[in-house]
Amino acid sequence: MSDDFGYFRTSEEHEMLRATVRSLAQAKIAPHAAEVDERGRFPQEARETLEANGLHAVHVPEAYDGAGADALSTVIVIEEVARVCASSSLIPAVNKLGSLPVQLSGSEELKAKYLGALARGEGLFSYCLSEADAGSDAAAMTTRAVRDGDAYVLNGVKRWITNAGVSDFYTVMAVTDPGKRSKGISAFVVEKGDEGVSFGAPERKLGIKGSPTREVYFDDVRIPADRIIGGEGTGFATAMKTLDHTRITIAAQALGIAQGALDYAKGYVRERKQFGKPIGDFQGIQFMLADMAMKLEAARQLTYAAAARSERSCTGGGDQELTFFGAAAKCFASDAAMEITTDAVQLLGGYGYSRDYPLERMMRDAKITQIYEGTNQVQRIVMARNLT
Ligand SMILES: CC(C)(COP(=O)(O)OP(=O)(O)OC[C@H]1O[C@@H](n2cnc3c(N)ncnc32)[C@H](O)[C@@H]1OP(=O)(O)O)[C@@H](O)C(=O)NCCC(=O)NCCSC(=O)C1=CCCCC1
Repeated sequence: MSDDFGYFRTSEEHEMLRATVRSLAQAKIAPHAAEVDERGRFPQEARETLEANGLHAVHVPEAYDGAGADALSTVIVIEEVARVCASSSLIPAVNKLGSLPVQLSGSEELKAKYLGALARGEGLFSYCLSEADAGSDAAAMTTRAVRDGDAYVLNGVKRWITNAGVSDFYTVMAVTDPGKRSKGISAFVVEKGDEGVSFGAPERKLGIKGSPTREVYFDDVRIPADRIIGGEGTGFATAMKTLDHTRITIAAQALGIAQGALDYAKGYVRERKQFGKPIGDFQGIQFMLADMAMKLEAARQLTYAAAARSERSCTGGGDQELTFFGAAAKCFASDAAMEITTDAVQLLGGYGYSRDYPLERMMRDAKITQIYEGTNQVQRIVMARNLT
């Protein structure tokens, strides 16, 4: 079979992008990862590196000053950043999550203003769906938006908001028509500087400690009516369509974390000697590594296949196949990442458990990928409802 068969592999451009992001991440982001985690501080170096190299929001179309990169490119950027620092990988991931509602359903004016600002590095974007009593049951939200002349007035509290306080722009889902459940929800762009917007204390978390997670408070926040994304009552469908695309970015994050752990463990077992030889010479260790690599590769293939569906669906409208693939990739890759990082800790023994080595951080960071953008139990509901 000729080597230029051409299909079922990533393109040369995608692999060049991977090499570029890998070397930047290794040089500029990796050196800070342990300290970012230890101190629970925002990875400003990562933000600057990504923005300086146009890698913070590659999904934004060229028409709005973006790179216009495809869904697989976004996956590769997130994967390579997560390989060294999961907290930093939330910068490109959440920029896509926060801004995609505008890209999918916003007016031309909203797209020009907010996608342009994001692409030019003028502010990060966050996504405000969850509330204290509306997590898996997202449609149970109570944050209200009331039309008042040429404005909407927002009141309520959003919870678990990634990069809250750091982001300048927030896509906020709120109830415009109570009693209609999902059909009464609308989406809006709110700016950090809008009067009445404030933030709670940072959550104290197991992992992704460099990415602030906070409540966002809306206290009589008055915004121009043209900040609505799409029509009244379309916000929930927009939020779900967005997640179809962005659950793939969480799969990418899981892949990156798992790859970082596998790479580190592979290097370790070659060096670490017990019973007179490197522990990697023992079959018990080799079987573990083989299983880890097999799971990772299966997760990567599913994630890239999902990214291809995301790209096709972006250009041709939503589809049931994308909903299934987005949920499946996120669920499978995050479960794989949890298993792989746990095994990597095991391979390092006591050193795996020590905070002086990176693997316990990777294991802690992997856990959230099974929880956010919908728990893996919710992903199974989504998959079951979208079996074709
Ligand atoms: C799947 C789910 C549990 C479904 O709920 P219900 O049963 O209430 O809703 P149901 O009856 O399925 O539907 C209502 C309408 O909505 C349309 N629609 C649904 N999916 C879609 C879709 N995929 N595309 C288009 N329309 C959709 C549906 O058609 C229906 O309208 P209709 O009545 O038919 O006219 C949903 O609530 C969910 O998913 N939760 C997880 C939230 C969750 O994932 N957060 C994540 C928060 S963000 C986060 O965690 C972060 C992580 C990382 C970084 C930052 C943020």
